[in-house]
Amino acid sequence: MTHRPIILGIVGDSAAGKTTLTRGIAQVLGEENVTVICTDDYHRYDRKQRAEMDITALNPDCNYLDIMQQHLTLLRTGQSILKPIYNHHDGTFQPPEYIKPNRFVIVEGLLGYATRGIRDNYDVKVYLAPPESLRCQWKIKRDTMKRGYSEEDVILALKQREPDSEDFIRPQRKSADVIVTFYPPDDENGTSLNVRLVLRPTIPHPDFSEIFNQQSGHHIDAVRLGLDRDMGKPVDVLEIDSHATLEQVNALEMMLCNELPSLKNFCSSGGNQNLGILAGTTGEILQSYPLALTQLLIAYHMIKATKLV
Ligand SMILES: Nc1ncnc2c1ncn2[C@@H]1O[C@H](COP(=O)(O)OP(=O)(O)O)[C@@H](O)[C@H]1O
Ligand SMILES: O=C(COP(=O)(O)O)[C@H](O)[C@H](O)COP(=O)(O)O
Repeated sequence: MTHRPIILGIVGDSAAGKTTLTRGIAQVLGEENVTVICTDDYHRYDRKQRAEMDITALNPDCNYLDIMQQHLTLLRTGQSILKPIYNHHDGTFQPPEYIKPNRFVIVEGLLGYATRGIRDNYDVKVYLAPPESLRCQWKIKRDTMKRGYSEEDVILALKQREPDSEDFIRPQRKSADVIVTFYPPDDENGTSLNVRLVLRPTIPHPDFSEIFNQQSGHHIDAVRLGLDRDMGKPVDVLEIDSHATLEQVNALEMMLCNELPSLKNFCSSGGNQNLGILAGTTGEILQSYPLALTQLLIAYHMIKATKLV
């Protein structure tokens, strides 16, 4: 029996960490089972036209959201699309490519939750919300190293885009099932980041209640589960600090893997070497447990969704 593809949305502002997060999730699900779509390909104008028109890529009017919606609906029903391609190196469009969806489709980009018609296509919706100061650092580093911009260009672009970030990007947070915030610890100068995961009751999350039982009552626990409100609505919040021990990480992994045995390969300490991978400042490879666990949790939701269709 064939099943329709499972669709994951990963939305966030430019350089919020969408590609980094996607990479590990695809590893868990198996690269050969995953189709990744970047919605930047649906920009309506190329870089030169946008500059002439004084419009940013973050503005819905600057994107073919109607075609994006049509394509997601086709992919969700297992049908192929002819997808445009936007080239980030020179800001132009290339000939379209034929895409046949695999078992899992990850749709990452700026405006993935902009309309109801687009939102209705996802099984799992993630929003990335790093502190703005961290995102700006990430964007400067990435765009100067990989996209050929000068630091001044990126700082100016960030300033020009801010009104559209506020009007069009950040409001999409309210549509997500999981909101992911990597943030620097207060007490360290190190580069490793903690993660705060807001878990909305819009999808059934794994049972983390054991964490409550293990909590010592001190706020310094490296893994914390609590209740909060996000945009006025009650949510669970799972926080994982960068200094969580391997033992704590394994215990969390087991809570996911006990429910979904197909994740087991990634839950042994030897199995998750590819998760949480980041390039350090000098290009060295680093592993972040908070990132690895975030990737595993999202993969958990994707596999769980296969059981519902
Ligand atoms: N979880 C993370 N921890 C540390 N650095 C990160 C993390 N996520 C992203 N980055 C940094 O930010 C840069 C931009 O991330 P990227 O995934 O390319 O963003 P996006 O796809 O949203 O534009 C990366 O090159 C990396 O240096
Ligand atoms: O904001 C983004 C999205 O990419 P990402 O989310 O990967 O940062 C890009 O800057 C625009 O797609 C095009 O702009 P440019 O003119 O810079 O190509």
